[in-house]
Amino acid sequence: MAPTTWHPVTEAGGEFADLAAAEPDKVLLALDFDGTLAHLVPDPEDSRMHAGSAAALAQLGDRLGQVAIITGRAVDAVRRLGELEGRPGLGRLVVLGQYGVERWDAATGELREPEVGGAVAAAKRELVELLAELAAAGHPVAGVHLEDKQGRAIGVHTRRAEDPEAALALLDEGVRGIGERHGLHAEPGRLVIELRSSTRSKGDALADLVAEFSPGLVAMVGDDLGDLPAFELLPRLRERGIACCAVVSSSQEQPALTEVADVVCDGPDGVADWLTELARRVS
Ligand SMILES: O=P(O)(O)OC[C@H]1O[C@H](O[C@H]2O[C@H](CO)[C@@H](O)[C@H](O)[C@H]2O)[C@H](O)[C@@H](O)[C@@H]1O
Repeated sequence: MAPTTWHPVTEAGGEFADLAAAEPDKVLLALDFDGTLAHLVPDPEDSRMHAGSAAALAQLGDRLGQVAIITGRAVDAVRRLGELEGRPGLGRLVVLGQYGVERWDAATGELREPEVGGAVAAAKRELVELLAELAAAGHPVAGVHLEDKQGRAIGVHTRRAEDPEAALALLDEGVRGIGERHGLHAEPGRLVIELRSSTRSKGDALADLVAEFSPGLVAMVGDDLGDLPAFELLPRLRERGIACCAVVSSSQEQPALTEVADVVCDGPDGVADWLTELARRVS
């Protein structure tokens, strides 16, 4: 049956499942959460893992060498929203949160959460003032909300504003200025700009996993600008003889991301179908 919700666009994308089926224990499967394993929703607290992806991961988790969720979210948020506690097939899952600053190993329960500094809390106070000033001046920032990510980062979300794109454009300069004053890194995403206390990227996180697990095959699945550094690592891994596959969860919000794809999926539904097919092939 021809796939309808995902399609390979390169040779690497077409052959990945065959290669994975031949040597499943050599596969490192790395996945983003929001927009990839979960549909985007107006309130980040309402995110849930796609049922199809959850079912596929339950199968893949026992077959593949290593599964990782590399996310901009805090580890705690993904454990809770992904309902990871007690899910089957998580023996080889690690969650790298806040772009790899935090780490949780599902098999051992080991949690790494480095110390939190004060810069994000100080920036948060200025962001609250900025939003109040803009609102008082009649700018359309109603619905813009802040997501405090355990003091390590803060997201300025505009999805719930009347005109989300316009609100994001209006806020961009001011938010970046606050970030610069407090030594924070600005991370743009889908209708969000985050200020982060770390410059660690998903590329750094994926490189660490490759060094740790020495996979022969790597698939990275993502949908947003924050996933680009991980996608951009793949050509360098190929030079080292590692078979790689960039799987993009496509969207109207980040259409250019498909340029790096080996497989293009129709959003989280397509990702769920691709994972289901991968699970079928490796089982
Ligand atoms: O790396 P990810 O797992 O993709 O996380 C990136 C950010 O995702 C979340 O924001 C996005 O999803 C929200 C819920 O669907 C949506 O409302 C928002 O517009 C998106 O940008 C999350 O809230 C952030 O903390 C993550 O960094």
